[in-house]
Amino acid sequence: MSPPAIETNNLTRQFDDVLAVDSLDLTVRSGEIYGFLGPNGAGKSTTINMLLDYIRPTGGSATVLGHDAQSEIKEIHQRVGVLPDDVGLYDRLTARKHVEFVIDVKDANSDPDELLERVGLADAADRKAGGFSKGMGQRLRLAMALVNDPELLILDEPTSGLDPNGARELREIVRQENERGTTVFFSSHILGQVEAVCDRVGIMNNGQMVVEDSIEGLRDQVGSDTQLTVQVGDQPDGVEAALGSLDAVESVTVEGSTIRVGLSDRSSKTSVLSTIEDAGLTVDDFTTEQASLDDLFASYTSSGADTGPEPAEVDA
Ligand SMILES: Nc1ncnc2c1ncn2[C@@H]1O[C@H](COP(=O)(O)OP(=O)(O)OP(=O)(O)O)[C@@H](O)[C@H]1O
Repeated sequence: MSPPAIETNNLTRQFDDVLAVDSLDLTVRSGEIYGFLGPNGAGKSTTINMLLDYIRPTGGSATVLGHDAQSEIKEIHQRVGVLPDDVGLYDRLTARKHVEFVIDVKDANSDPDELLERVGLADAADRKAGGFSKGMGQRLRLAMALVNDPELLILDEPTSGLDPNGARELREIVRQENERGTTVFFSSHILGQVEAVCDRVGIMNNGQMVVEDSIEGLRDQVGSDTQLTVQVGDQPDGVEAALGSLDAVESVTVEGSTIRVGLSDRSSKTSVLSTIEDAGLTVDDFTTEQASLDDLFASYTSSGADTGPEPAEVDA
């Protein structure tokens, strides 16, 4: 069996008084697309930089494709393709020249035209990068990362600044590369950017991994939780007990003439409304909100959050 594509043990980086990466244990399996998520400053780039020996850890260790990230960095650079965050292109060089440059540095025998074809830039091979749109620039960076047919692609915020179409096209190319057998480590600060393409995601906050799961597992965590907010005409005395006895009701709070009900099952909305009416109240208005993956991401990464959401707490 292949070794993990990436494995870190207690990987740590302290910058003066900032603990950028805090005892990180991360395993990326060979063949998967792993979404490395977290808000700005979470420690994603610092982690990536340690995997590539651009900066040294202050503690712990890492291997990439089974090679030690400090002592065997040559092997790693040979077998890994990197699309770095924010690396400039040369305005006056053509797309092909950019790719040829990397082929030369890596001493590879890749065909630049074939790589440009793979990222959809065959027609722009002889155009200068100075005239490229943001999306074309990212495709070109991806073509450069694909030189030497890497076993692992490390993409640091590859969709940043792209419009929704550009981001989708880039994800599509990433998926195709994965189908060719390449493991992909895809960092982003937006869950929606990786949701459609990743097998698993890990969410970082304040240098620590706060949750790691498949997208499906994250969806299960979100569940079908719904919050129903009901405005009633009168003071809703005594309705809490009646609502609390319904199976799907997880929480009830009353504030003035507003009743908020946390539901585990959206379809129980009508029984909540009829219970309120049975208690002699008139329903003036109601709204429902469904929890989304974005809410889950926010709950794990909002300032001060380090343990994720409280289970089944709605507006307590
Ligand atoms: N060279 C450095 N010197 C001092 N502090 C640093 C350095 N590099 C990163 N940091 C700090 O470490 C923390 C993690 O930064 P990092 O760039 O790894 O986060 P990130 O998750 O990649 O964020 P972004 O999405 O903004 O790129 C931040 O608080 C940052 O200010």
